[in-house]
Amino acid sequence: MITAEKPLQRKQSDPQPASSIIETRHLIISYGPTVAVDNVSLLFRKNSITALIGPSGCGKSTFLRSINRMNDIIPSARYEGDIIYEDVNLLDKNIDVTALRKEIGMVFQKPNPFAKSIYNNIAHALKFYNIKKKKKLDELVEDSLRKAALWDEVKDRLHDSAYSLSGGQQQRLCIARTLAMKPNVILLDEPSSALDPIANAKIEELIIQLKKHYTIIIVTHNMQQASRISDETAFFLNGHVIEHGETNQLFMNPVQKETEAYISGKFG
Ligand SMILES: Nc1ncnc2c1ncn2[C@@H]1O[C@H](COP(=O)(O)OP(=O)(O)OP(=O)(O)O)[C@@H](O)[C@H]1O
Repeated sequence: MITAEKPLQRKQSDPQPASSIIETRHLIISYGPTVAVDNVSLLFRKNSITALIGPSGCGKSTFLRSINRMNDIIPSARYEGDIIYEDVNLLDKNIDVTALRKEIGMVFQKPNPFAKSIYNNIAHALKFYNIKKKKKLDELVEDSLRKAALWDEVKDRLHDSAYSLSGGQQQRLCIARTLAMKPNVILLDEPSSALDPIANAKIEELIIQLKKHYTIIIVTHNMQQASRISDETAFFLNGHVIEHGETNQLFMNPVQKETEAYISGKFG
C-alpha cells in the first residue's frame, strides 16, 4: 500500500538544456517482437503544450505512457534509450514509479472517476500526501476544482456521486484529481475525443490555462485541436518521429512530404 509522500530520488544524468523538462534520447519501446516506438529523441519545453499526432498504431500512446512508466504494467513491454526528466533518467530501475506518477500525472481518453463523491475523488488523491484535517482537505479540494474550471459547476453538490456529472465534467474532475497531486507535467491521451463539441471546447480552454503552471503533452487525433492549443507538434509514423517543431510551422509549412500528406488528409 502506498501511504507516505516520497519524493522522486534525484540521481543525476547528463544535464538537459535549461528550457526543457523532459527529453527522450534514442527511445525504443517494444512489445515482444513489435517495435512500437523506434529511436525517438524529443525534447519538451517547460510550460509548453506539445501535441503528438499521427495515424492509428504509430506509437503515440506507447510513447506518452512511457513518460510516467505506465507501460510497466504490460509484461511484454521493453525499453531502450533514456527518458530524462529534470536530469533524472526515468528508465532507471530504481525509480519509484509512484513518486514519478505524482510529478508526471496522466489523464486518459475515457473519463475514469472513482465510484465516490465529487469531493472524495479529490480528497482520496490528497490522502497520498497524508492530509487528513477537514479544513485543509476542503481548501485543497476547492483549489483543485477551481484549477480544473469545475468549482462553479459543482460547489453546491460536492457530495453527489462523480457519476452524476456529464462526461465533460467527469473529465475535468479527472484533471482536478491529477492537479491535486501537484504534478509538474500532465500527460493527456486524447482527453476530449469522447466528448461533445462544447465539452471539448471547455477542455481545450482549460488545457491552455494549465500551461501557465504545468508542462503538457497531449496525444490527439484531432488536427484542429493540435493546431488550436499546442505550441509544438511531433508527427509520428510507424514508431518514428517524422517531424517535430513549432505547431504553426509544422501545419503551415511542413518540411517532410509524409507530414504534408498526413495533415492534408491523404492518409490516416
Ligand atoms: N499492450 C500491447 N501489447 C502488444 N502490442 C501493443 C500493445 N499496445 C500497443 N501495441 C502495439 O504497438 C503499436 C503502437 O500502438 P499505440 O497504441 O502506441 O499507437 P497509437 O498511435 O497510440 O494508436 P491509436 O491512435 O490507435 O491509439 C501498435 O502496433 C500496437 O498494436
